[in-house]
Amino acid sequence: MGHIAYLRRKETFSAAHRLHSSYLTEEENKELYGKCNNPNGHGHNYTVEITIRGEVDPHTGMVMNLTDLKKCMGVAILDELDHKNLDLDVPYFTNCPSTTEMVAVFIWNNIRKHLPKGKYELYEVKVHETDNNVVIFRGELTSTEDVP
Ligand SMILES: Nc1nc2c(c(=O)[nH]1)N=C([C@H](O)[C@H](O)COP(=O)(O)OP(=O)(O)OP(=O)(O)O)CN2
Ligand SMILES: [Zn+2]
Repeated sequence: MGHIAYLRRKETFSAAHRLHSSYLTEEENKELYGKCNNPNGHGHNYTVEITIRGEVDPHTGMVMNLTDLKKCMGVAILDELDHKNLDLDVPYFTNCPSTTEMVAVFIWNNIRKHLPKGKYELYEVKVHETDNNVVIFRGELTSTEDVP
């Protein structure tokens, strides 16, 4: 019988952003996002944790080589987001508010593109925007089709 394990790696990155939705008026944006709608933005030191679920290979003793996961997170997360203005430098956020929820979804999609093939899958993306504010995304989708 094989063993299923969860492998997790953490990275940190710094980025600036402004919470603003193009679906709302200026007044609605101010009302909803408050100080986070400040026109000149603000910054966070984000922490992101990636969890991979898979079978422990009986010959190597690994679900996946953490060195490969480190490389993948470098390309899919750090190269894209570290020391960037999320709203201005990352096209994904041009028309999508750069909330922690959407940062987690962006990272999920990008990690999946860069993850080497193996007997494992991306299980969870956890993004800490501050020490207090954390979002978890596990790739779950709703059935509604009216998502902008
Ligand atoms: N659902 C979400 N709500 C909010 C988000 C978000 O990403 N998703 N983001 C923000 C702000 O960008 C920011 O995170 C709030 O910062 P702040 O209030 O400073 O964070 P803390 O709660 O950790 O700070 P305190 O020291 O406790 O005030 C707002 N909402
Ligand atoms: Zn913020």
